[in-house]
Amino acid sequence: MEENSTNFIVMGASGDLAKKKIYPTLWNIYKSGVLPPDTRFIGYARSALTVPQLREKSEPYIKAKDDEKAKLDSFFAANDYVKGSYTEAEAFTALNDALLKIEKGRKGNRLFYLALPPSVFDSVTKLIKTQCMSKTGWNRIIVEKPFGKDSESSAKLSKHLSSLFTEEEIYRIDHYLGKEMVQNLLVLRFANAIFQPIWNRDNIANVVITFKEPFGTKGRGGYFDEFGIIRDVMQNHLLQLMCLTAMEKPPTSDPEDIRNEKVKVLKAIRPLELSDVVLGQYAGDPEGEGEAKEGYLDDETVPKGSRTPTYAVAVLRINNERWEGVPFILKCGKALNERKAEIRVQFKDVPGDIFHGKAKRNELVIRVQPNEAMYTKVMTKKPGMSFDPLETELDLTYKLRFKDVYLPDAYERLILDVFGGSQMHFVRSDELAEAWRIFTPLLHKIEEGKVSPIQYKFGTRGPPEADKFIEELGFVYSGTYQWLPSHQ
Ligand SMILES: NC(=O)C1=CN([C@@H]2O[C@H](COP(=O)(O)OP(=O)(O)OC[C@H]3O[C@@H](n4cnc5c(N)ncnc54)[C@H](OP(=O)(O)O)[C@@H]3O)[C@@H](O)[C@H]2O)C=CC1
Ligand SMILES: O=C1O[C@H](COP(=O)(O)O)[C@@H](O)[C@H](O)[C@H]1O
Repeated sequence: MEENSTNFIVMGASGDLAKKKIYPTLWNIYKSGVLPPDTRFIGYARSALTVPQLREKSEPYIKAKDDEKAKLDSFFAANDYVKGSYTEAEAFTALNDALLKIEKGRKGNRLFYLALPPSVFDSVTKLIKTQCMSKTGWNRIIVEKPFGKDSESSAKLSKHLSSLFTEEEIYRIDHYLGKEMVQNLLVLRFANAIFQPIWNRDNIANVVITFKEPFGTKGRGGYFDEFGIIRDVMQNHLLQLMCLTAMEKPPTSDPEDIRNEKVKVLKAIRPLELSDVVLGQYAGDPEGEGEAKEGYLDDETVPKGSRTPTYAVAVLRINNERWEGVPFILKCGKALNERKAEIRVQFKDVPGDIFHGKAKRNELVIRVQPNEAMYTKVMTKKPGMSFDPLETELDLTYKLRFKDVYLPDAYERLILDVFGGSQMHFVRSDELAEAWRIFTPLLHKIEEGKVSPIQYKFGTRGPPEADKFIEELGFVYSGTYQWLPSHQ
């Protein structure tokens, strides 16, 4: 029997995202040998490019090893490039002709990856629909954020997409859903008997979900300024982590059941007020090195006097039986002291203390990056003659426990999921609408200039006011825990 033909079409193949992320990802999946036989990769953009030129642009990011040269040659031999505009039907007819030629009368499956600026999104999707849909196999459209800027623009975009494609054909990427520890959350929570009974308001004092980056906007401030840190990271990535941490157990592991539970969590959260957040903007550190000297407003691409936050901490409350009274604290920022993304579940104090305040709170930390790990802070008797409690940990460090296991990049997993037709780790349109409902009123108030971000120095933990805010919400930082990594 003739094999199906599968075509991965990179719309915007000449761009930055394509060369830095998409082609390297496709190469990694290709070399792992898990793609359907006879998959081809077709770049499409306005520039007059050839496959060798595409290769030249993306090879520095592909980082193939010396002994992978032959494989890399075969990867690029499976590539094609079609030049065409983003607005003319004839150009898309030509793309369709090229696809039909590759398909050679076989059943043709098509994945369209939209690595494009929002300005051409409408016309490209319309033209894919009218000129380029496969009539013999399936069609899938992979869409990158931004999914709008607020409830209204996002609803408009969703309406546009749903007028062209079915929800089953649309794959909205939130790349955090492709990370190992994020995908692990469901297994951790629902494949262990020990967590479910304590995963509630009776035992948990608060949950802190953190994203930190040690660099600023690096000359991309103009782009960032349109969005700010809340849209960039909090409304999508951190909210997804929160949903997976807070959701009820789905009846099955079916993607729709999982996404239904995530939507239920979001529905139980009221829209945020200004009093639910502390915002910051980084200032340069005159004593810092390189980029650290520059504040956000020193970036020439940032509008003068911009009040766009580069740091935000927000408290979200889930109004349901499991979580009432437990603050979910989302915090994120650029130009901070380290790179880190983690979920920190802080448990309540032990009732009826017999250790004179020496027993510190338990925490379960799921470190998404860097160095995937999961550790629980536990008290033990100080070894030896002493009977004092000592802060220590039960530690699952991935690189120690799973020494030779390759952890694929988030994009690799997600793109492979699209080939396989699994929407488990993609954002559904109702999820998106709920996320915007929670954040839109706050974002509008920030844009109306109702609040000025607090300045914090490049390379610090953010504004001290944020720590005070979190403390008032009940997060306890003892400052006494010591990690001894020497056994690694
Ligand atoms: N398997 C592994 O690799 C393990 C590694 N470790 C490492 O040990 C180190 C310490 O562990 P960690 O769990 O962070 O414990 P800490 O007790 O040091 O920090 C706990 C939390 O307190 C916050 N915090 C830090 N300083 C302050 C402050 N001045 N005021 C208020 N809050 C503050 C941090 O927030 P923020 O993030 O905002 O700074 C962090 O969320 C980390 O680097 C961790 O990665 C620990 C256990 C296992
Ligand atoms: O979506 C985004 O994420 C990146 C951080 O991704 P990570 O996988 O490196 O943690 C962030 O730098 C960027 O501003 C944001 O748009």
